[in-house]
Amino acid sequence: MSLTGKTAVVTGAAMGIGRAVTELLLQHGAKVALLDVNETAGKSLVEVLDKLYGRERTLFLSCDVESEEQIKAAFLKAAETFGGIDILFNNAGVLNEDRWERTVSINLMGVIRGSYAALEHMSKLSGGRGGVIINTSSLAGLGPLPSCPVYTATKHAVVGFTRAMAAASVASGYGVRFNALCPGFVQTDLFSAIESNLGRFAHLAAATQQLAEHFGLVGMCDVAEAALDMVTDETKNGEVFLVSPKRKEYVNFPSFVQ
Ligand SMILES: NC(=O)C1=CN([C@@H]2O[C@H](COP(=O)(O)OP(=O)(O)OC[C@H]3O[C@@H](n4cnc5c(N)ncnc54)[C@H](O)[C@@H]3O)[C@@H](O)[C@H]2O)C=CC1
Ligand SMILES: CCCCCC(=O)/C=C/C=C\C/C=C\C/C=C\CCCC(=O)O
Repeated sequence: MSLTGKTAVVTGAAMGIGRAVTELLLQHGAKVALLDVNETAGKSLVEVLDKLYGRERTLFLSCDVESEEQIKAAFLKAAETFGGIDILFNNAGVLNEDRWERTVSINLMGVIRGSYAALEHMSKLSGGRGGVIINTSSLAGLGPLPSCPVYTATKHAVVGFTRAMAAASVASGYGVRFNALCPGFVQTDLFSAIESNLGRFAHLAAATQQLAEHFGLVGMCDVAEAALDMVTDETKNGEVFLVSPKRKEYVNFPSFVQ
């Protein structure tokens, strides 16, 4: 699928992985609505991107994915400004084992809120053109990260939600593909702040650093390229892309159907 003229919405776009994917989508010709709760970072990023890609191709919208109202308003504004929505990157996420209910609300419920709100604009059943939704999970969505049980649970849930929505979309005729991105450790603010966010598991901080050293850090470009592959390859639906320093591959899940 060519991205020229396509419209994308990216949550958590102001920094880290969201920012990298936003820039790659722009480089490939898409228009991007950048949604983030951090207005200062979002607005200053858009100033930079405007100079590189043109003002008509970017839009910053202040949006907290914990709020269904803010998500709906931001998606409506994005659709009105750019003429529909073709791509959603549900990426906003936090790691905070102390404020674990907020972690569930952002990492899992934010993905659900975003997906349902996007379907109003994207589903062929509600007058949309179809398209693709990519949800950011993690390597911790495929295996346990002992210092972060709640974070691990949200990321496993994102994988399950994505795969079930992909099947639901086919069975219902939404015309929308759903795929999940599972990166290993990436050098971002979320990763740098591990030690202060482990709550009752703070004593496992050193073990987590050792695990990160064992796995190594994934390059931001590799993560963004994996997201782009799931956007542009129209055969990908219900797929999960694992991106670690040693492995860049779609995950094979066991089948329990005889
Ligand atoms: N950094 C890493 O090692 C990995 C990160 N991930 C996931 O990637 C995603 C992005 O994380 P990073 O780029 O590392 O983090 P980051 O901290 O660099 O960026 C996260 C962005 O999300 C925004 N955000 C946070 N809460 C929000 C909310 N309630 N509403 C809207 N925006 C919000 C932040 O303002 C920030 O711009 C997350 O879902 C994270 O779980 C997955 C695997 C590895
Ligand atoms: C504590 C920092 C968290 C940083 C954000 C993040 O999501 C990074 C996760 C990286 C790794 C997860 C660690 C362990 C997962 C365990 C096993 C996965 C096995 C997958 C496989 O090879 O089959």
